[in-house]
Amino acid sequence: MSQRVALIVNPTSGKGAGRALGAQALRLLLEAGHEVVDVSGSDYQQARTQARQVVSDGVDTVVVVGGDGMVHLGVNLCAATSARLAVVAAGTGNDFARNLGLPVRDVSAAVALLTAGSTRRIDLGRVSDGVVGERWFGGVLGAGFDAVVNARAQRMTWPRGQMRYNLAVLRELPVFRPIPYAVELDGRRIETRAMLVAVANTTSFGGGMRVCPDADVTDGLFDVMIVHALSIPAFLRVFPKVYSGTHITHPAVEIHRARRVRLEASGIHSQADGETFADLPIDAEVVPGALRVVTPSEVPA
Ligand SMILES: Nc1ncnc2c1ncn2[C@@H]1O[C@H](COP(=O)(O)OP(=O)(O)OP(=O)(O)O)[C@@H](O)[C@H]1O
Repeated sequence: MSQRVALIVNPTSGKGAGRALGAQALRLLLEAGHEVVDVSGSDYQQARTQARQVVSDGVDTVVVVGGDGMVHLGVNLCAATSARLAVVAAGTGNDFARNLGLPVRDVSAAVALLTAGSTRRIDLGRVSDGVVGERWFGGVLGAGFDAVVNARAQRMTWPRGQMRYNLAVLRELPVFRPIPYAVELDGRRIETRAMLVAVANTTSFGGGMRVCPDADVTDGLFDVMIVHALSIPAFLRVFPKVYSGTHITHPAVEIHRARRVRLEASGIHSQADGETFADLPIDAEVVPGALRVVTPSEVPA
């Protein structure tokens, strides 16, 4: 069935692969008979402004072509509306798409799902403050070493892709000191010095770092990982284990479940879905079933 679609392409995603994949998505959407409004912009802000207008006028589906940053944009456009989010994963990490069993770098499979796939409701994280209002995230919010690295990587213009993050880690690690946090989990307060705190709706970020390997997007709960203070050599030893999710047995790593999380730390910013997000303190809550996502009919386990 033909749908009214808002298309947002990030041509810079996936080290520039997004441009060609976006052109292919547009062609396939038109060939499938959908009414497409292309709201891609020359930058993120322009795309967001154009997309907001079109979504508020009414669309069936928002299709984003890019990485987790574009998923973040789509999540914020579709959260708590009737619009569905469809992801053409064209990024370097594509954590959200992998977590949900969506096609990765396969435009025709992703576009075909608009008609042949299913719609699944998943939870989202919502952060509200009096200044910018409501903001949402679909994957993982991190406030600590990950956000410092993310901010450094976003300031760098070279190299592109994963290597930029690896270099940012090398630059930040020698000067990083554990951060004094207060973490409130459904009202229970923990005060600790930690390397990072991650509030997870999905399991992974940063291109397969499975910070909370048991996170479930439909359980109405965040998985919250705290990596307590570690020496740099000890942190370097446990760090590679995050790719298999086996870091969770390390004595310095704790995982909790909660509906509401408050994070406090002085002068610390957060990242969410790989995008620079809000300054701490942050109050985040899970909103069950807040997003409708286009998925394969049978999502691989
Ligand atoms: N024209 C544009 N439209 C949208 N975003 C853009 C654009 N140009 C640059 N960007 C930047 O791209 C970033 C998002 O990149 P995205 O996540 O889509 O791809 P990626 O970084 O290759 O993938 P991943 O996040 O999965 O590693 C945003 O921070 C945004 O500022």
